[in-house]
Amino acid sequence: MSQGRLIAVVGPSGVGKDSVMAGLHAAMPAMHLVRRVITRAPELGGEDYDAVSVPTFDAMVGRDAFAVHWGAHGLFYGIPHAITDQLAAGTDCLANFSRKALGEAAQIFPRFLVLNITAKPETLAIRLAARGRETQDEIAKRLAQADKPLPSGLDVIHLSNDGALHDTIARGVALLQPESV
Ligand SMILES: Nc1ncnc2c1ncn2[C@@H]1O[C@H](COP(=O)(O)OP(=O)(O)O)[C@@H](O)[C@H]1O
Ligand SMILES: O=P(O)(O)OC[C@H]1O[C@H](OP(=O)(O)OP(=O)(O)O)[C@H](O)[C@@H]1O
Repeated sequence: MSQGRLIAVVGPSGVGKDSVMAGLHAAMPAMHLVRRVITRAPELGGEDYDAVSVPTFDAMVGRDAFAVHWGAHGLFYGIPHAITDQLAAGTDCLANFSRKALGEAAQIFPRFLVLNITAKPETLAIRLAARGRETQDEIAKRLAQADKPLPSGLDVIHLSNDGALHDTIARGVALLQPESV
C-alpha cells in the first residue's frame, strides 16, 4: 500500500482554513481530518480539537505524543502521532498547520503537500471580526502576522478564498485529486 499524503493547510488567520477543510472533508470523506491538541479553552468553535491545559500539553510533549508541535497566538498546538499510522495505511490526512512548522514537517512526512489558502487583507479583517472568537486586540495581532513567507523547496498548492466558499471548495477538490498532484 502506498503512503498517504499529509496535506498541511496554511494561511493567515481568518482566511478560511477551517471552513475550507470542513468542506473538503465533506466532499472527500475518505480524507482524514486531523484532530489537533490545543491549549485553548474547549468548544470555541472553528474545528474539533482536544482542549488541554499547558501542563498537560507539556506532559504530552515529554512522552513524545506529537509528530509535530508548535506555539502560536499564546497557545500550543500538537499533531498526535496517530497520524503516522493513518498515513502508513495509505490514508490522505488534512491538517491545519503553522507556516513555521512546515520545514520540520517536510523532513518527517514522506509525502508532504502544502495547501496555501490566500485572501486579501481586507477580507481577513472582516472575517475575523465576524467569527467573533478573538478580542479586537487578538485580532489586530493576528492581522499583523498575516504576511508570512513559506519556506522554499516545498510542494505548494495555492488556493484563493476571496470568493464564495463553495467555489473555493470545488477548486480545492479538483486540485487535491490524487492523480492531479
Ligand atoms: N469564502 C468565504 N466567504 C465568506 N466567509 C467565509 C469564507 N470562508 C470562511 N469564512 C468565514 O470567515 C471566518 C474565518 O474562517 P475560518 O475558517 O475560521 O478561518 P481560519 O481557520 O483560517 O482562521 C469564519 O467566520 C468563516 O465562517
Ligand atoms: O505560523 P502561522 O502560519 O501564522 O500559524 C500559527 C497558528 O495559526 C493557526 O492557528 P488557529 O487555527 O488557532 O488560528 P486561526 O484559525 O485564527 O488561523 C494555525 O493553525 C497555527 O496553529
